[in-house]
Amino acid sequence: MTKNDALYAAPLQEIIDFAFDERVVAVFPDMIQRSVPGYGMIIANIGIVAAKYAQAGTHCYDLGCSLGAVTLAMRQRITQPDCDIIAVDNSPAMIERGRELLARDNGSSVPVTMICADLKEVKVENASVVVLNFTLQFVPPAQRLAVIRSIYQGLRPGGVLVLSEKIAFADPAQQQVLMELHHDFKRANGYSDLEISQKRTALENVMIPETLACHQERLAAAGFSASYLWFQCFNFASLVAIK
Ligand SMILES: C[S@@+](CC[C@H](N)C(=O)[O-])C[C@H]1O[C@@H](n2cnc3c(N)ncnc32)[C@H](O)[C@@H]1O
Ligand SMILES: O=C(O)C(=O)C[C@]1(C(=O)O)C=C[C@@H](O)C=C1
Repeated sequence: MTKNDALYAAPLQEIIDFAFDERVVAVFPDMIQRSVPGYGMIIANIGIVAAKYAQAGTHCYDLGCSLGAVTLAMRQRITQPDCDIIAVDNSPAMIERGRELLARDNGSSVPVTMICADLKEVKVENASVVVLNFTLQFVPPAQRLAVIRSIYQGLRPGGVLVLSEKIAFADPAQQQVLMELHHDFKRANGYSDLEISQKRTALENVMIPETLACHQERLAAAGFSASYLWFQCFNFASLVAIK
């Protein structure tokens, strides 16, 4: 039922801000795979991280879960008793489709609750694993510290936050090279220059990348004693921050 992404293939009169609506949901697995270098590897390895850090009798959170790819990877790997997964997204279309996909996943007994809500309204509590996989970049920058703080407060000692983001670089030359390589990656995956540029415009006001240093300083300010880069390809990166 999933279609190939051609949302930006034809010239658009007016490019409206990117939204995770029904049209995006219909092509999302194809879109994200062809847009985020290492997406499949990141998902699989979040399962590995969850297996290591999940603690018995705690909640694991997938914040900005989209169709639940992270949830399904964690569910497959977690072996600790009495864990459950709380998956949150504020797009009704994502949650509706995510629930259908979850209903077909029968390889694990780890319970999952999928909630349609703004992640800022969800209280993280008794958590051992929290994942923000390409979600924080859509939260307005002024609200990001409060989000990370409330995650820190809801984590148990020894718990982990996985934070994956498209990143920016302070050095303009580095920014240029890694952005061009990302565009080359998209071209190699069949996107045209028009698709790349129209999508870029659509994302401009809604997805705001920050530098790795900015993310790591915020994690430290929220209380995380350590954060480590475990993945980077071009301008896409993922950190683990441990409480
Ligand atoms: C790039 S997608 C995340 C991909 C997903 N985590 C995965 O690994 O497949 C970003 C998601 O975050 C959701 N989102 C953005 N802002 C949100 C918010 N404030 N609360 C909840 N979900 C949000 C969007 O609806 C979208 O589904
Ligand atoms: O930077 C881009 O061009 C992207 O398409 C990135 C990105 C993301 O990182 O979330 C943006 C929106 C889509 O959900 C898929 C990928």
